[in-house]
Amino acid sequence: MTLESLRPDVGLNDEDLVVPEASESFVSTPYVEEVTNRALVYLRAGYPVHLAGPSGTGKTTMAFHLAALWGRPVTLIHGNDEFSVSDLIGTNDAGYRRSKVVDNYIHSVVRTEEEMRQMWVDNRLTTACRNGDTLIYDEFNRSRPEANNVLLSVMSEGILNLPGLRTAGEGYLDVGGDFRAIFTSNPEEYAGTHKTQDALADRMITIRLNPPDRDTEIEIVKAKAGIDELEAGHIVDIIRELRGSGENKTRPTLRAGIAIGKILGMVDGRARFGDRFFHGVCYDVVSTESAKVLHDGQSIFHQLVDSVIKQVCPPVGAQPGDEGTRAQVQAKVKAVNASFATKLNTFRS
Ligand SMILES: Nc1ncnc2c1ncn2[C@@H]1O[C@H](COP(=O)(O)OP(=O)(O)OP(=O)(O)O)[C@@H](O)[C@H]1O
Repeated sequence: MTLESLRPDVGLNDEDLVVPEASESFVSTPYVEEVTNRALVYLRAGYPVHLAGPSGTGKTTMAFHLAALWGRPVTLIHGNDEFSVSDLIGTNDAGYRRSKVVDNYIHSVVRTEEEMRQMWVDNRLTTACRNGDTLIYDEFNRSRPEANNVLLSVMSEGILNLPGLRTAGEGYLDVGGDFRAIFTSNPEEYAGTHKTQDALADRMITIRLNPPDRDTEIEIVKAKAGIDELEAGHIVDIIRELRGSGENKTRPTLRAGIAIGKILGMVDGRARFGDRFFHGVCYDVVSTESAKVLHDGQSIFHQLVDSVIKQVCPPVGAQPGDEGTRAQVQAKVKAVNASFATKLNTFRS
């Protein structure tokens, strides 16, 4: 089965349509392709796809990638606690249409007729359903379940209920055949999210995304930060080591590795044990609440970061392939940066 065979036959030629395309820094590895292929099969079978997982696992990026492969124009909605149904489908209260007829046929008589009519304005869900677009509903669980209820009939019966239009005789809308929905959510997030109603969860196929495998993570840091594979590998190993150490097994996220890589790339720096700038960047980027916990006046978290850097990176001054001379270079580091080495030795012992 090829990706090509999974796409709808879109035949688009309207130049105004917005169809997303993968950027140059988008990384496709076997892991990314495996998830993508499964999701495309679900879309092809007519099911909404829900990408669920902790922050920074690539849900939104994957949603856009899928939409780009699906090839239809995209409607994007970001979940919002203040959304009501009308924020999704549209409203009759959006304004008034005023029309005025001035009849001056007989010059001595002026007849004026004025009419005010409530005007219905479609919101994004209605437009997407009408046009058969791809809906990306990012972090949909930030909207309240009452607002999202309107999706139930869209997803099971292919009908969008438009109660506000009833007065105009159009109470519902048949959803366009190519309409597909891609949802993202972070079920672990407590701040500002809502529990999803079972009925909605039951109508979508949920793909659980976790932090990607090491190779994918290195490729992403490399591509996003524009640094070489070796440096990206050191940074990713630090991040992955720290990720396993805390209570929250998903932090620091992909974003931390990208940020450290970008900063290093900007100053042409290296991921080296003993390089104070590099250690400092790591403290700042991956810093957590536990950074405040002190032992002997030193942050325990900083000590942990230092020990992970020591475990993962070559010492300062090392060039690629220099790992064999580690002991010599380390001796040099200590001489050059005595105070820092002393500090590190304190917690190592
Ligand atoms: N396949 C990929 N190729 C290139 N960059 C990627 C890829 N996947 C993820 N990223 C990058 O990783 C970072 C996190 O990805 P993304 O924003 O998609 O995560 P998320 O799970 O939606 O996060 P959140 O839940 O916090 O919104 C972004 O900088 C994104 O560009």
